[in-house]
Amino acid sequence: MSGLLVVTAVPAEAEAIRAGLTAPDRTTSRVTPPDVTVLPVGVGPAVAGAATARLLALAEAAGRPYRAVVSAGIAGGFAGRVAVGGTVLADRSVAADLGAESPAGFIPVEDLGMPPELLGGGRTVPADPGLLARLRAALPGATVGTVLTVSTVTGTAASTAALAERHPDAVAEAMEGYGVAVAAAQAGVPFAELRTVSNPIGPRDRSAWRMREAFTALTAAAAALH
Ligand SMILES: O=C(O)c1cccc(C(=O)CC[C@H]2O[C@@H](n3cnc4c(=O)[nH]cnc43)[C@H](O)[C@@H]2O)c1
Repeated sequence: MSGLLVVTAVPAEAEAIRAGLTAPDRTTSRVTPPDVTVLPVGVGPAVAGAATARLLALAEAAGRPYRAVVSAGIAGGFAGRVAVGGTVLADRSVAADLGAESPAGFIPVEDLGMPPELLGGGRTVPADPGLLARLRAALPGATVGTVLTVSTVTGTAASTAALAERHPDAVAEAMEGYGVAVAAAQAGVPFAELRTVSNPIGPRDRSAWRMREAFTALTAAAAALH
């Protein structure tokens, strides 16, 4: 076994996690656990999913498969559901924009009449129950709920309201979880998604983003990853 694989979108997220990814040794100092690999794999579900699939396949081919995969990084949070700076654990990762638009509203891909075998597990991938339970125990302050995966950062009041209405259990949105989840599912490896909130989801306002708070929270949450 190669241990736990933690994939982020960008190097800054990976560095924030590595900074908190320590375990006590026999002295007073702390050391990084040797069985956790943290790698940035790119932004968006396609590149993150493809890169994760390659990492999983290479590890398996080398006879050292990863025991689990965590998609981690910053996210937008739904106002009133999670605060900026808060930590989120996904109980499921959902491809929120996988489907079709129509004058009557969004149609999920499962409702388009395609053969189920062409849809993989569909738009929703649940977190592995055992892995999620361990992360919840280590992060009792985390908000647990659906984390949406979008290809476009939501940036208007209308699309925020539509998304919140379609996903009443959603607490956050990011851009990689579903892609990583599909890669993990196809490799038969347990999956979870861990996010810290950098911004409220809503009308685009870059001045409202609190990257430092989110990265600090990511470093704090990383202690749960072992
Ligand atoms: O919007 C921008 O101008 C912008 C400029 C630089 C960097 C970024 C990002 O890194 C955002 C995408 C990145 O972070 C995650 N993320 C964070 N907040 C959100 C959100 O509200 N909606 C979707 N994704 C978000 C995401 O997983 C990407 O990896 C943006």
